Amino acid sequence: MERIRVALIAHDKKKLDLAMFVKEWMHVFSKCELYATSTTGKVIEEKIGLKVNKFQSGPYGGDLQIGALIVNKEIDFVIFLRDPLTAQPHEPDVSALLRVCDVHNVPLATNLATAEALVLEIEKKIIKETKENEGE
Ligand SMILES: O=C(CO)COP(=O)(O)O
Repeated sequence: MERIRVALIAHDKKKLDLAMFVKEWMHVFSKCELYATSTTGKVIEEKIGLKVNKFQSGPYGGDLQIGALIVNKEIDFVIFLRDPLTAQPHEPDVSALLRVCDVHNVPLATNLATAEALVLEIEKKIIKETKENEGE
């Protein structure tokens, strides 16, 4: 069974929220292939203990690296908890990542409420695939 590929990214003030969210949905995320920008990935690995494929930090081009994966159809879902109240030096990169999600119709959550809707969808897919693999 191919693992569902999920990109997880959070700006600094949202990293803890993301880590708590991943912990809450551990039974889902532990079955996914995870990708993240550098610091977000480290937080998830250190706090939650899940293995993450890490790229550069956002301000150093990490959003663009994740964006390239999206363009190559190598990411199935994106959870990007942005900080809407703090200006980012790499705002154009953030916009580019959001844009390629729309261009390629990749589900994208930018807040916890939508992230919950996405993770429920991921959970549903995993349950369905598991049943199919068991021949039910
Ligand atoms: O800046 C980011 C997204 O725009 C995230 O980068 P880090 O995960 O390295 O903090």
